[in-house]
Amino acid sequence: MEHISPVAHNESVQVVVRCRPISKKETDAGCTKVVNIFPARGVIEVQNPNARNENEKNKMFTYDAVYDEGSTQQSIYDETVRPLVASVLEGYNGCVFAYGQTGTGKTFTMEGNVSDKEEQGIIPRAFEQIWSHINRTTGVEFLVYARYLEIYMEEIRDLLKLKNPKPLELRQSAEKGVFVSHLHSQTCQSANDMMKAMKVGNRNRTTGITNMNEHSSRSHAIFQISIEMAEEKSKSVKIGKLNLIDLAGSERQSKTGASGDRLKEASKINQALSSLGNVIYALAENSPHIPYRDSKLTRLLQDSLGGNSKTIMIANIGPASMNYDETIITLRYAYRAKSIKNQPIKNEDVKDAKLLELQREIERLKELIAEKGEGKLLSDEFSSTASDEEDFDGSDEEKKEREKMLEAGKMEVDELNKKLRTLEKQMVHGGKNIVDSVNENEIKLEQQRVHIAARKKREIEMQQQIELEDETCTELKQVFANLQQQVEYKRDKLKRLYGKLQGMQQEIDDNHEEYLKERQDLVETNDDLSMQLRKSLMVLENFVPPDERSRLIGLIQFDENSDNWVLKREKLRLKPGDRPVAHNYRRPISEYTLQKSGDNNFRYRNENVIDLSLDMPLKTTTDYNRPTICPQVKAAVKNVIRNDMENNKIVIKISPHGFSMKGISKTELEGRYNKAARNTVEVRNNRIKTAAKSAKPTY
Ligand SMILES: Nc1ncnc2c1ncn2[C@@H]1O[C@H](COP(=O)(O)OP(=O)(O)OP(=O)(O)O)[C@@H](O)[C@H]1O
Repeated sequence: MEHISPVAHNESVQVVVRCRPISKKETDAGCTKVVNIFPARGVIEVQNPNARNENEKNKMFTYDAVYDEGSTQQSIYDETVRPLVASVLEGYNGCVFAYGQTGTGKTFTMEGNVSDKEEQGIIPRAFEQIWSHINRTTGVEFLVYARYLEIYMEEIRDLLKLKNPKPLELRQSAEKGVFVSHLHSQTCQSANDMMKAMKVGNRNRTTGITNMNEHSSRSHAIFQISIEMAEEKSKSVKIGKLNLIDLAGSERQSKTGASGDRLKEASKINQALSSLGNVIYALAENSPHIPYRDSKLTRLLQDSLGGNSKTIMIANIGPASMNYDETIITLRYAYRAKSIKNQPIKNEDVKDAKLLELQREIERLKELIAEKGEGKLLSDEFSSTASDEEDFDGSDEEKKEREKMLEAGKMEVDELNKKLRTLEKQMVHGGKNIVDSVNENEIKLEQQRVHIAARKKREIEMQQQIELEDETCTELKQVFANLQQQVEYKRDKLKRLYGKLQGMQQEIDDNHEEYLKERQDLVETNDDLSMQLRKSLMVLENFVPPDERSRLIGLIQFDENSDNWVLKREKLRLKPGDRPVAHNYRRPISEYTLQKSGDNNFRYRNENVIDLSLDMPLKTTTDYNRPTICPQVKAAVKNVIRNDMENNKIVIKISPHGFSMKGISKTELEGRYNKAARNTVEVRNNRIKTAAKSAKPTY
């Protein structure tokens, strides 16, 4: 059958805003509430505490949904995220990311309070939804795995395997899109497994204390869930991928009181968030160039923003007057993100799924076990042993040998069975652990939740539409009794329109102000960077010779994958037979090469050119001095026969004449040393030395 590739359709990024309750710290500081939320219309109104005129007073923004301080974790999940996770379970890519100023409740929204069911955030609720779906879906095999990473100071770290000390690299491929290589995948068999993975990762995540938040997340954290699904009948595999992202908060240095490491972190956080803002802006403006490459965060979000994914952005804000500026910036970002169009496609009939690999490996192991176990190999061995036994009783040793072989065979099968069980355990057969009635109730409940969410969404959309139409229709409906009434109406309308015009003018001015601030930021960053560049240039110009400099510059090239400059390996441009030269010295050629090229075998001429001789360490000891022999002994010694260095002995021959001259007989000497040899004694170095010092033999 001809395979029809799925067609992508445009789908806007869904943007919702959540405002947290005012904190005690804020009320103590005399802050007032400046945010009004109208959930039924999807509208947020913010009052400017420093307004200079009417136009600056109120700002209004409209979103897909808005949640006030009284909203529950359950309502946000059911109305916003549940339908997205349902799509992921059909094979779509999904992404939920929380954005906002530090301390506005991003982590609270994404993770929440895990120990309290009511206060659990989006991530644990998504686990529950995924596993309740798996547990009631029959006829499908699932392979589910989780990954958890953070981007800290522009480096990617694996939160589930901290042992890997090297930052991970970003890669891109046509099939997988942008992905992190060597990131640990934790296979999960239940919601509990996922929860454990999340807790492990959270313990490893970088957090710190700032003025604005006691547990401030200092990194962008991404929890990825991949769900591979294979229908038992059709065997075709679908993959749904869900990215749950808790971004680090944007912050102003003056407010957070950051310094030292905190300040460095903050500047990296703000840099990545500003790249995210630029990407959102470029996408909203339909710009031909989208600057995804500006940061690791935007590269990782490439699919979620403007690509193959269904995406929800949750903008978190605080209601206090002191945060007015940051709230407006967040709301503007969120407003722009509304016009981003994605092209989600179902990931169906995936060929490089891990599930397929696993299935193939399981099949292979099963065949091997059948062959080795009850099957051919073992029985062959057994039957040949049995028939041997009939013709020939064999010695005990041979029997033992055969038993050993059988034992080894069994062990091998046991080992394979163990491996098979481990692999089989990784896969989950859908619809296993569920009682039918629970199953049905759950399905109904979930359908109702999705239904209610859809209705609420429609209501908000309709309300927004009505408001828009109201403005244009009022005039048509108006019947004027006299000219005076008409004039008044038109004056009113003019006033309204003028107000609107001024509001827009104000918006343009605000945008211009924001633009100037951003520009100022960029200029400062640029100054910092050029300082760094000048420093590097100073090192380069003063410490690297000019020839070498131009050679190295020629060798440097930009690597798209690692998003960095790398030193290209220099190719040897040698004619066959030329001896390679490095740093103007001929490279040493090994004996092997010499021998081979001596045979006129040119193939080996430029190979094996490494000098493998050892570099000896610097000498730190003095030369060995032969021991000084005591003069009395020396006189008595006829000649030194041998210097036995190895055993640290001097073997000398005693002249009986010499000793008799000193009045010591040979027998006396031999007696003293208790040596058996007839005319040879062994004298130890140190003893002789001692004797030499005191000029008197001590022995
Ligand atoms: N909707 C809410 N209801 C009750 N408390 C909330 C809510 N949102 C946030 N909070 C509380 O506000 C504080 C800050 O929240 P949180 O740590 O989630 O902020 P954040 O945006 O993740 O900050 P950062 O960017 O610094 O990590 C926490 O004590 C949290 O419990």
